[in-house]
Amino acid sequence: MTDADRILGTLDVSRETSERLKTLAEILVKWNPRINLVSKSTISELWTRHILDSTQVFSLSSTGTPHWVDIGSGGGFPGLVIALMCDEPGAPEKVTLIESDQRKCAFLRTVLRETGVQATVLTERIEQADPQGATVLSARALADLSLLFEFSERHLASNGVALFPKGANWKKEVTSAKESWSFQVDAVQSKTEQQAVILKIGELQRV
Ligand SMILES: C[S@@+](CC[C@H](N)C(=O)[O-])C[C@H]1O[C@@H](n2cnc3c(N)ncnc32)[C@H](O)[C@@H]1O
Repeated sequence: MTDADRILGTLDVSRETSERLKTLAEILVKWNPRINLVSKSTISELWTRHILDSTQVFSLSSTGTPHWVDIGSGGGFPGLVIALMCDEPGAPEKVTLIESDQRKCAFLRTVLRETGVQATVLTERIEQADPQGATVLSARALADLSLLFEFSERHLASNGVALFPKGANWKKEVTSAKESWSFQVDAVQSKTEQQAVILKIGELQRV
């Protein structure tokens, strides 16, 4: 059994979503040697380290959120995967991906076109893009929590929720961010890595 079949077997997603995720994986494997969408050392773990890592973020959002914005999307984790889950129960109404690298944006648009999925790709810097009013904001492997909060201040709606996958250092980042921000935080254990969590942040305000 391939990794794809094994992971898809655990995901409880439709046949259409499975096909879209397989298309993403195929295109990524083809493009990766040219534009380094994920590090070469992790390409063999594409389904566990990247795709499953992204689908678990989907499951933490509130049902049918109006506007999901993913910043620093790179090879599409988690934002493109969220967009490809558009027919799943509880999918967001609209998805926007913000990524400054033109070649990575070309990849994101190619996968969206090949899968027939609607989402907006903004080839812009996060700090310069028009404020998006995200009801859910996600970012993986982009910046420390304090900088993510500055990006959130620009793009997150006042009642919005941020979902940030974080590694073993997450407690230090939370402590440091508390010097300048007040927020609610729930650390949800990652399904893909023992020491990792997904931080679910609400009621974010500068102090
Ligand atoms: C380490 S990669 C992570 C990509 C993806 N989120 C993942 O987890 O695989 C960070 C991405 O953020 C993009 N990025 C970094 N700073 C940015 C900024 N200020 N505005 C827009 N994109 C940015 C980079 O081009 C890169 O593709």
